[in-house]
Order: sequence, then C-alpha cells, then structure tokens
Amino acid sequence: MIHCVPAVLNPNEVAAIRSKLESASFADGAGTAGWSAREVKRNLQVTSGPEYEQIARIVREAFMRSGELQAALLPARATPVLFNRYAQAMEYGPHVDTPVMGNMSNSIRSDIAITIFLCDPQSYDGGELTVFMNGISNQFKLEAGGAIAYPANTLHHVTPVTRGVRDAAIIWVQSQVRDPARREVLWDLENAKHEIFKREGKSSSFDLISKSRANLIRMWAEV
Ligand SMILES: O=C(O)CCC(=O)C(=O)O
Ligand SMILES: [Fe+2]
Repeated sequence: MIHCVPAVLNPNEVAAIRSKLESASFADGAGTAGWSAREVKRNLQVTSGPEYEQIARIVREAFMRSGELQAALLPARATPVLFNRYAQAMEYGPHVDTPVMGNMSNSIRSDIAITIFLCDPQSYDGGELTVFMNGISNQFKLEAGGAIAYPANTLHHVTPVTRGVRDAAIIWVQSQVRDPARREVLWDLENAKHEIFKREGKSSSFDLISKSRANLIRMWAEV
C-alpha cells in the first residue's frame, strides 16, 4: 500500500533544511548504491558533517511525530536519513532497494521506503518518483514537506530532472509487521476505529475493534 502524507515537515522545517542544504557538501550518490543500482543512479547525496546532523534530526523528529506514518508503517527501526539531490539531467533509473541495509551488528530490513519532498514542485520539471505496483506505474511529485511511503520491494525510479533541482530526504523503515497485506488490515482497522469514535465515541463497538487491532499486532509484531 502507498501512503502519501502532506506536510510531514512544516514550512519552517522545510525552510531550515533548504537553507542548510545551500552550504552542505554533496558526493556522488553512486557511492551508496548496490552494484547494479549504481549503473542507473545519477544523483548527489549530502555527506556527513554538522549540516547533515542538524537536518537529519529535523527529518527524524518529523517522522516520529507523524501519527499517520507511525500508525500506517508500525516502524520497528529506521535507517539514517539520506538527502538526495537531482540537479539538471540527473535521475535514478529503475531499481529495487537493497533488502538489508547496514552492517551485521546494526542491520535493517528495508520493508518500506519513504521519500520526503523538499522542493516546491513548481520549481523543477521532471523528478517524478515512479513506483511499479501490481502492473501499474504510479507517479508522484508532492508539495515540499509531503512524504510518500511505499513498499521497498517494488521496482521504482526517479525520472530525469529537466529544469531546476529536486531535493528529497529518504528513510527506509523496518516494520514491526513485515507483511504488507497484514499492515493494510491494521491500517484499515485504525481508520475504522477513528470513524466509529467520531460517530459513537468510545462505544462497545469501538472497544471491540480496538481490542482486535491490538491483539492482531500482538500476534504479528516482531520486535
Ligand atoms: O529520490 C527519491 O525519491 C527516491 C530515491 C531512491 O529510490 C533511492 O535512493 O533508493
Ligand atoms: Fe530506491
């Protein structure tokens, strides 16, 4: 399931990150790709340093406080934030993300990939995130601060930027519930809880749905 969540970063946070990106240093993104993705990865990435630490903290905190991302993804762990830049003619061709990231003592299964858009979509052409799912190609270009979370086991690509610059923050998440179909059931129940609560308050139906969702998490969660 794909989740698009607007304004995960508020406008002040987007502005703060954008201003830090002006002085941040970037390296060739091919450095962090697997051998086959490297063939098609043409972008830049912020290198570690004080700017990186500050903007990564802003993104991580925004991710943690997003009720929708937390309830939909049920994160167990997340990678450090990666900042991608696609300048004129840069792109990231079709690839599948590395399934297990990090090293032996600190590894994360990449169940879900998140892109948080950092630029006004009017300020650049191209740069659509394209995700192939169920035989359909879906294109996304969100407002600055908006996040898309999609299954990392999909083939996806970023189309060439033909004007301006596209900056984005990327996080990979290992979910407590690795099966996307189970996560969808839990997400539907979460929405049903909200609907019932709005209509009836904390009724006995609400309590039963809450209990079912909580107990399904107990059955399925790996923590
Ligand atoms: O820039 C993006 O939106 C996605 C980048 C991506 O697919 C990756 O870094 O693996
Ligand atoms: Fe990717």
